[in-house]
Amino acid sequence: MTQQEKYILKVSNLSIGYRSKKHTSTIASNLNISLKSGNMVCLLGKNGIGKSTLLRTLTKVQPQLNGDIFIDEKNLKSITNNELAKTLSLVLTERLPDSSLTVFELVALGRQPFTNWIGYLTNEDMEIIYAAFEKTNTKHLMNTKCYELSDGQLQRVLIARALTQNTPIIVLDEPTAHLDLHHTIRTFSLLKNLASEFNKTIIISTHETNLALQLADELWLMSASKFVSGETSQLIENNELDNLFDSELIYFNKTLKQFTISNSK
Ligand SMILES: Nc1ncnc2c1ncn2[C@@H]1O[C@H](COP(=O)(O)OP(=O)(O)OP(=O)(O)O)[C@@H](O)[C@H]1O
Repeated sequence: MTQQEKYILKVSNLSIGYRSKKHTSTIASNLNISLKSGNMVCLLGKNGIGKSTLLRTLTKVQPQLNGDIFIDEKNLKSITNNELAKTLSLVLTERLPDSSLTVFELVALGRQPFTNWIGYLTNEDMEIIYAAFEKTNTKHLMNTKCYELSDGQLQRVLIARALTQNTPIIVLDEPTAHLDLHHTIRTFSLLKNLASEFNKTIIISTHETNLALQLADELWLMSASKFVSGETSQLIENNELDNLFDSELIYFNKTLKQFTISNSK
């Protein structure tokens, strides 16, 4: 295999969903993805289509129903949890169980896969932690208890923790759901910069569709009829955005490269 064909993430014939003793509920199937490192990907799709299910499956939070997932050419099933923590960090939107940890302690926990068994933080660890506070504009919250944070502040703190984990892949499930416009754009810019400057692979599920269209190198589009992945410009060219929302209220305006309200057509 040549260097050019090396994929940080490769997914073939993946089926995702939920399995109980009596019943299997397939949310999506026949998903295929080939992703090179250094790209920012936005996963788009309407509510309930399966974006979180896909991200949880790719990060081994829940098992796949079928198919294969390779991360850096290793089958996800054979990657240990410690190995995975050095490769991939995950930012979820759920609130933490009531935690009396301070923000500093929570963010420092991102270094756990790299510290010794008593969690001793070296000077290098401290530098990485402080850089993460700077990048996410959360330094002033360092001594705040996590349960005292607003949803938006917590979201930025969780991104800071992912940054301290310093992994080649960062997966974020709706990272800007609670952020104001300023922090939403700041977060997207930060993530874009991590991809382009530091060769990180960033995978974001989001409802910020128009922002994603402007910033993402690649899109993963999930709709009831199909899943497509590829370069943003190519997907626009191929009219793939037209199927994203089965709504008469909005349509994809190819000239503006944005979704627009239908009556302004
Ligand atoms: N634990 C579960 N057991 C069974 N079904 C589930 C479970 N969690 C979610 N689902 C179902 O899976 C489907 C996809 O849900 P998912 O949360 O992945 O969608 P989503 O695209 O992330 O939605 P949203 O944009 O609203 O966050 C939904 O129909 C949901 O009801």
